[in-house]
Amino acid sequence: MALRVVSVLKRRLGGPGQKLLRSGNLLSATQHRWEKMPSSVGFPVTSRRSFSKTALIVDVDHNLGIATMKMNNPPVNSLSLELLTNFVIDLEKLENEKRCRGLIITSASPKIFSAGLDITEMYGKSSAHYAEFWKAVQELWLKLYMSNMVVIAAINGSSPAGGCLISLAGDYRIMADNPKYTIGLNETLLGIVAPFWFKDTLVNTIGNRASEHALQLGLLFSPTDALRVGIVDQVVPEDKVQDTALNVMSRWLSIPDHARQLTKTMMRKPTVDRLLKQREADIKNFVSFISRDSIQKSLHMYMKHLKERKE
Ligand SMILES: CCCCC/C=C/C(=O)SCCNC(=O)CCNC(=O)[C@H](O)C(C)(C)COP(=O)(O)OP(=O)(O)OC[C@H]1O[C@@H](n2cnc3c(N)ncnc32)[C@H](O)[C@@H]1OP(=O)(O)O
Repeated sequence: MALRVVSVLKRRLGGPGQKLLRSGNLLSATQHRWEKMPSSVGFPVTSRRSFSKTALIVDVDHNLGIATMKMNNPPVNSLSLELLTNFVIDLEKLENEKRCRGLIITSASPKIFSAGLDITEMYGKSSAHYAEFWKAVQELWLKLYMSNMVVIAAINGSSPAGGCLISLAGDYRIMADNPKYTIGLNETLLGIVAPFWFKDTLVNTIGNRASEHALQLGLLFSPTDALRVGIVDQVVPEDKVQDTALNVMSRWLSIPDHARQLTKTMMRKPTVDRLLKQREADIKNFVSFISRDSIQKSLHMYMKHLKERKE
């Protein structure tokens, strides 16, 4: 794997980049955060450090400066409070790893990237629980959307609602070319409403008209349609998703970090500030909305429908 990525990096970085590789330093000339790598052996043997918790497997390749985070919450990677909390903790850790410049988010479960927010966290619970849950959802989005790392979603399965939001919060999305997989913000199908910051994230990605259409109808797009509308940036054969993510990552990492990060902040900060200004109000809104009898009933019926589909 390391060798393959090095050859991709060599191709991508061209002349000056090859010099950097030969000298053992993959960083762009303006960035010196990574440690010097030994030049005598070419590219050093990959050193990996993994930390894994319930529902998340994180693998950090220090030499490449790339972390891979696999959601691992079978059967469908629903975003439970526990997964959200661990996600945020691990993101903070990675953000503080000086040499970690890129993050690939993917799924350890075949066929499902993430089924979105864990619906069981949103019904039959106390207001305090809903508030805690929603705060965790906000926190994850804030951290991901403003990450200093290059974040690439390697979407190797279906990705409805909250799963789609995680992908949209990244910088680039690659989806497996399987017509059985779908992606989109389908909240209206559950009788609930995507909050304004889910909507803003979609609008920033595919524009206002396409978002209005997608959100009102709760559209779940096939990979081909998701590419057409711009929800994903690339659709590739299923077995090429991870390699493509590494390839794309090398391109993004060839840009000086500070310039890329400042540009990202310039583009995204107004959207993030909108939530930050009214974070508490947004939590209150969520709690009062989700606690309504009619909404509780809708969620209950939706879960029932999911279970009955199998029978
Ligand atoms: C103001 C409010 C705003 C809130 C914003 C909300 C955002 C969200 O993310 S809401 C969640 C939206 N998610 C969905 O609509 C997806 C629902 N799930 C599916 O469509 C499918 O499960 C699938 C395509 C993701 C996978 O299909 P399949 O492989 O056939 O697996 P099953 O449907 O049999 O599911 C297995 C198992 O998992 C349970 N489950 C599925 N999704 C969720 C979920 N989001 N939360 C909790 N549990 C989920 C499903 O009920 C099955 O359970 P068992 O029957 O007990 O095995």
